[in-house]
Amino acid sequence: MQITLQKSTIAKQSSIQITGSKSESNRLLLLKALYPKISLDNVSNSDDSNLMTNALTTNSDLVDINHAGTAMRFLTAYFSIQEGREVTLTGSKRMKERPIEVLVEALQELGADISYVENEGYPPIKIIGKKLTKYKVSLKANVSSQYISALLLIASKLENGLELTLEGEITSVPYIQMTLSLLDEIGVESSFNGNVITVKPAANNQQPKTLTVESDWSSASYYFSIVAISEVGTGITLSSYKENSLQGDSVLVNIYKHFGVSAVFNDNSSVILKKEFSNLEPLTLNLKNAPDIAQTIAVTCFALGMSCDLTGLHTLKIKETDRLVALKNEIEKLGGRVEITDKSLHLSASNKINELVSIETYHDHRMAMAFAPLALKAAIKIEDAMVVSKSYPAFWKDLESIGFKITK
Ligand SMILES: O=C(O)C1=C[C@@H](OP(=O)(O)O)[C@@H](O)[C@H](O)C1
Ligand SMILES: C=C(OP(=O)(O)O)C(=O)O
Repeated sequence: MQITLQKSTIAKQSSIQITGSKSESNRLLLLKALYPKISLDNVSNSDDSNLMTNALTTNSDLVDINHAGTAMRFLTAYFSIQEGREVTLTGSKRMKERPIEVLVEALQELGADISYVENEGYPPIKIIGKKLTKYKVSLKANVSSQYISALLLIASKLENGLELTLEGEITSVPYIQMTLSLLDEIGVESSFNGNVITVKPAANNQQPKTLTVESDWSSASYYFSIVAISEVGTGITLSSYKENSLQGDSVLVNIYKHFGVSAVFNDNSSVILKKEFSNLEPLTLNLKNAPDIAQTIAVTCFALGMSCDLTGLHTLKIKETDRLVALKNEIEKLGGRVEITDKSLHLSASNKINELVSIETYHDHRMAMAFAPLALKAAIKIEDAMVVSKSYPAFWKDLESIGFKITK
């Protein structure tokens, strides 16, 4: 479905409640399946988390996780240790192009029985669950941190725990730290020294525990962008967020200072964003620790007519779409100039935004959500708008609630 966002002005003050982080939820859902005494609050209502829940509760031997990268990677590890269970794990056309070899090889090295159903190195895969007896493995750490998190999530259920050696530059490190912190919250011990991570086997006396998932910081990024593009004085309150987040994308608080946006935490339950001043100085950033906010930031800069240099983007090519190419295509349709390499993006300063351009979203929720704030500057159309449900099903309803004018 294509929607049109009329040129909009938002309320001076508004508030939004976003549901739990999809990354934290998908980790905790898996941990809950391994440790049934855990209960969860504020779980993400995203498609990716619903798919994860269904995959963990079905008895079917065919599990389809559609576009959900974390579900694909985390469940590969999970089903590898479900002794006696045989599962084919598949996904969308794009999922079949997202590599999984690094994880499959590491699991095979530990003793797992996994084979490729179509193309070597890519989903779908067939997994026959087994007891894994080895405990040491090395893997490449610069392709996706999700492979590492997947192994860490099952590690405490292996007989002797796990010792992982990470080879090469480690990408998306905060997501690995998030995994280790969540393990710590349920009483699983681990250490991360240099390039070696160790996880101890689980103690037998796991206690009942309720964990509350913090709301999703990647989803919050679109409101940082909206406030940055709005007039000085505009404020949006977002809940439920805390100052010491497990989510690396909370670095938004520092990044958006550049755009004159302040973020003040209130009782560790909400954060108030406010546009304090305008600043159009060029922005230079390395986003290797926060790849999911690259699109948001590029579009904020384009909306404000600023130039930016974003680096550390090597993982963007294997996400829901090749996000570097998608950003270049769509910003250029709007009248901007973008140069990309395999790992960086340069946006030139510009002062014109073409009206009523139809933004293609390439089955990527973040393309739809990152471009939406542009409606504060010019009317814009978004193709396949329901793609947002991958991470944030209420996105369009929430935008309407703060004053965006959306027609079908
Ligand atoms: O572990 C996670 O929850 C995620 C890790 C990141 O992936 P990469 O490590 O592949 O960059 C991120 O882009 C993704 O949206 C979620
Ligand atoms: C890359 C993303 O998700 P995944 O890799 O889990 O599909 C994302 O949500 O931006």
